[in-house]
Amino acid sequence: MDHIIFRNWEEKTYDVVVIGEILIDMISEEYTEDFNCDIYKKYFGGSPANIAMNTKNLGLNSSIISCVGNDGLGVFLLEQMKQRGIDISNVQISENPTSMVLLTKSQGSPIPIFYRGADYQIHLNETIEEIIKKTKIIHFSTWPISKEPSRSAIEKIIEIAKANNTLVAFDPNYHPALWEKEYDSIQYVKEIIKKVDIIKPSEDDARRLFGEGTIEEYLNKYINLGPKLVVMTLGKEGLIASDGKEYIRLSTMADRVADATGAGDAFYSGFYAGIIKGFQIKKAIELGNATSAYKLKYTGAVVDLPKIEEIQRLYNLWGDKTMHVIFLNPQGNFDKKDSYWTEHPDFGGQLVYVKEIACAMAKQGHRVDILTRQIIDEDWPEFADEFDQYDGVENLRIIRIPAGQKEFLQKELLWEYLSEWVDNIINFYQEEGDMPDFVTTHYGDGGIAGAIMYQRTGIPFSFTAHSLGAQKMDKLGVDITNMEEMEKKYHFTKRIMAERIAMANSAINFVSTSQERDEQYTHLTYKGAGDMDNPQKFRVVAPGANTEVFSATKGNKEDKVVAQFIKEMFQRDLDKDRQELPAIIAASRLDPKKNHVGLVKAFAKNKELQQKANLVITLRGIENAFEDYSFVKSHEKEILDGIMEIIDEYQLYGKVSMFSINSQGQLAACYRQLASYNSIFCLTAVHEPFGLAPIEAMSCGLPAVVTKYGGPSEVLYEDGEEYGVLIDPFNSQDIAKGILKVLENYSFYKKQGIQRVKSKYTWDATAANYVKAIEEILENKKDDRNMEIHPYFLDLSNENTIGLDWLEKVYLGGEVNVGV
Ligand SMILES: O=c1ccn([C@@H]2O[C@H](COP(=O)(O)OP(=O)(O)O[C@H]3O[C@H](CO)[C@@H](O)[C@H](O)[C@H]3O)[C@@H](O)[C@H]2O)c(=O)[nH]1
Ligand SMILES: O=P(O)(O)OC[C@H]1O[C@](O)(CO)[C@@H](O)[C@@H]1O
Repeated sequence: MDHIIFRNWEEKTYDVVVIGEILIDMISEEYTEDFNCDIYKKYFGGSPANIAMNTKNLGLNSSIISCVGNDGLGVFLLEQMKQRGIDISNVQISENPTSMVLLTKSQGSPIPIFYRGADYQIHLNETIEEIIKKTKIIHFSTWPISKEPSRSAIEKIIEIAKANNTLVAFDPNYHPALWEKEYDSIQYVKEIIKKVDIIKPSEDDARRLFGEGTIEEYLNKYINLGPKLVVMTLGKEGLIASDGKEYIRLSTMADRVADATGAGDAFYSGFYAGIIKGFQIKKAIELGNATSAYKLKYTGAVVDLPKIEEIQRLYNLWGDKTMHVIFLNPQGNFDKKDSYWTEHPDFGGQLVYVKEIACAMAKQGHRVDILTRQIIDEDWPEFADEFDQYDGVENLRIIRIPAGQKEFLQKELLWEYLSEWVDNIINFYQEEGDMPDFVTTHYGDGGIAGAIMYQRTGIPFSFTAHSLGAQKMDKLGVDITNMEEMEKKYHFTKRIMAERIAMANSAINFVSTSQERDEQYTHLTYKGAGDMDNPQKFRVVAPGANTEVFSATKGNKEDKVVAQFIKEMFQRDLDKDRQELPAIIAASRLDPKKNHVGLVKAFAKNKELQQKANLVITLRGIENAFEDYSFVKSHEKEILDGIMEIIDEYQLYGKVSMFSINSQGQLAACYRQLASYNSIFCLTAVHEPFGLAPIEAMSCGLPAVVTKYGGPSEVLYEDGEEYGVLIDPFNSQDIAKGILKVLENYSFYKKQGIQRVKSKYTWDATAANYVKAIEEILENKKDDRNMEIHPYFLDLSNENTIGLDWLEKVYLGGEVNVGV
């Protein structure tokens, strides 16, 4: 059922907004069936207020749109809401009297008497329209649709919600007494049901709407009207939910019923909290069910609800379903502040990917650890402590486990320490007395570590390559003549062996695109290891862009400062009459495979391009590359030397700007600022396995021109639809042509880029897909540890080295066994 809710809500500020009646419940002091009593007492009432308060207690950001009279009862209601911590800034005040319902305490269900004045006087205004756009879920009941002007307001609100990816939930608590007799109210309620996403009728509601029938008939009648999800609550019998294809039946969890008032509102509140938390629909419904059971134990419409985790614990929800998942990343560079992202070739997209998925999984209630290597090195002081965490994220630890020397080691030199690292990890968990349920592994080094851990513990693992060695060998032009030299630098023997063992023994391989599965894993080098004929072995899970950070519309506190900074940089680097031109932006870490030099060459060789745009290169930690970059590490120096040579040769001074951008927040602000100059993001990498950078830039409103080699070929082009322009990174003319094409069709590509990210790339969906795959694996767990691991990784004696002759054979496609 999960397809029915696409949670692309990162830019929205309100979780739940309820629209409807707040009123006085005037309830008799004595039990009576016929209002034959003298003393009544006033209570704060109205189901929307219950939901606003409950959802607030459950930790959501909720608000209420309503209307009270300009009278003493109105003041009373406003005061009550304030005391309960409800945001009342959108409660309107009417000259009509505050609405009231007269009720009697009774064993049966006597018909209440409604005195309606202010409740339906809700008028739509610009503020409300803006709130709806920024809301994830809106909720209303039949009260506001039963009379004008609130009826028209709701109709418009539904339209705005639909246009802005806001989920519309409706409580179809139809009651004829609320409607004018001459109005075809039943038909109207059915019309509204047709337009909304979710409804939760009770059996009584169904009877009033459809007449006598069975539960199945009611459910089908509701489904046939067209909402995406119907949850029918059946009192003591629990509930049944359906999207027309799948059915969920749950028994009630209530063991004690003190008072049923507000139980439905409690259900809605728990259900919404689950949806907002990113739970799958079934889990969200279970949370709703437990929340209403909790409420039923107490008297009163609203009770102080505990936190979701407490409800989960009390009702033993998903007792054995929340998992302990660990992420193996031996490269060792996670810390709470993302201190060095892109400052070293090992500190790139993999960190972003793992952090985002781990955080999203933890928010869904799983216990998550990111395992990384402990580094005690004065150059990277942030990687020294054993434990770390991301502020505001519960259930997630960064755990640093030592292996080999204390100091930093680049990834090519880690291979021989991985067995020791795994032993230390196993010891760590044994001491804690709690082994993980599942291991996700990242890059070849994480992969082989996962395989060793699997061999020693039987805990299944997944492999996510991020970047495969064979493609790197291709693009570096490795052949028999230079293999030995390349081996010295890149240690391909170990990497390829590790990747083969990881992909063959993992329970599943996560790939970011089908292109990665069909064209990267099928490289001859992986023959016999990547089991392409077994569809269970691969799962395409698209990564995401953090649209909280990378948004075209929503800036952050750094926007102003960055805009001013860019202006100054342009004044410093660019000719006076060029400072307003569009920019062609390169924003990758300085790694030869990102091919900055290819882009600079394309710019240098094309006069038209130079007339129309400037070239902008962001560099981490290098303030003014034109003046000095002697302090950078040698691999970066080589690339900057290459860039400077071309600038010199083609006299590009005044047309190129280079400055330092030091965080994702700054990068996003920089993209937004440059988008206002009609600028373009460009990545001319020789090969890009997936490429987070292009989707982040697109999400900020920069159209993208990107390498056609690797994942971008699928990200930017699918089913005949273009979302950016693909170019050949080895062909200067093609690069220039691609950029000019986008400059000429700027608004088309800009719109396509933003839309593409919105509809396909979100981290919540990525994490949900990981969880789903892991759950399936754990359900069908089997231990098939008859694996071979090359002794090099297990025992470091010299005889165990992996020979170049093996690499030659495997790279050129000869038959070899998987792990030796
Ligand atoms: O100044 C900057 C520039 C970039 N970034 C971030 O660095 C990441 C770069 O990621 P990506 O574009 O994916 O490239 P790689 O670093 O090469 O990441 C590897 O791992 C990724 C995740 O699997 C894959 O998408 C890539 O193709 C793969 O090469 C992005 O999130 C950027 O926001 C910064 O934080 N600051
Ligand atoms: O260039 P390579 O060795 O293929 O690897 C890509 C690198 O980028 C990263 O994403 C950087 O975080 C790591 O996965 C890996 O170190």
